Amino acid sequence: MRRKIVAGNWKMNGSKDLVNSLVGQVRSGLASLDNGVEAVIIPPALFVGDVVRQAGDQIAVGVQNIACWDSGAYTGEISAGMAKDSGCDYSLVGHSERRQLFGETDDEVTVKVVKALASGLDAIICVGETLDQREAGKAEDVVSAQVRKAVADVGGGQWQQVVVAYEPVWAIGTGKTATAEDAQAMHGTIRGVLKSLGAPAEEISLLYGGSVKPDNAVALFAQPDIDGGLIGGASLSAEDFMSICRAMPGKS
Ligand SMILES: O=C[C@H](O)COP(=O)(O)O
Repeated sequence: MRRKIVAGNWKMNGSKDLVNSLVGQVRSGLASLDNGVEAVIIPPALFVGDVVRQAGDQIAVGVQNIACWDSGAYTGEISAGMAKDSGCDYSLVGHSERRQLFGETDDEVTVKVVKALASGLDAIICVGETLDQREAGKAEDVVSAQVRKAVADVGGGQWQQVVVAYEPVWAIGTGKTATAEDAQAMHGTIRGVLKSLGAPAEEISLLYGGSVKPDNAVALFAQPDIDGGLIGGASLSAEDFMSICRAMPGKS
């Protein structure tokens, strides 16, 4: 059975005050929710320890990025092992902001996926096309290639640690969302790619990201191949984040 996940990526936002107010509210909200959703909070790395201490068993915690290396003279970097050691369950890998603003390459994404899985983290692998690529009719090819490359070195027993998040770049932080139908179509394509690679595709959770809000989450999560969301801006409000968690139907 694939997991239903709502993951909040705080990006470079938040503070200790936000941790102190939001985590408890999310915990209480989850306690009265029985739709089986797994909530993940992905704060800036400096706040991981604070979130872990307050999250209890109900909330999983992630990091936004990991290094390509295990340890060494890489000033400013954080390894997957360190994230795991600090209580993280997940790492984002290949977020479009990492790819576009920091020049993260497909090769680095492949390595980071390997590092995450080997350290016992689940990898939320982010893929998505730009507006130019979509308008040129290349969205499916671009996203399929990103998926193939990202999971190129995933071993047979590791697929259960893989989650894929489809985030059209043009929908991130813009207020524009893919229609539920377009998002479903791309999720179907991604599942097909995973299947063609011999992965247990029906067991792998696929998340949609890009301006997910309480008012569009219901339609998105009702799609058969959308198993949850990767939420940016709306994850900074406990109320909005919980509304999105509540939008998940109790499907298996
Ligand atoms: O990681 C989250 C995504 O980039 C979506 O961000 P957004 O919900 O602010 O559009």
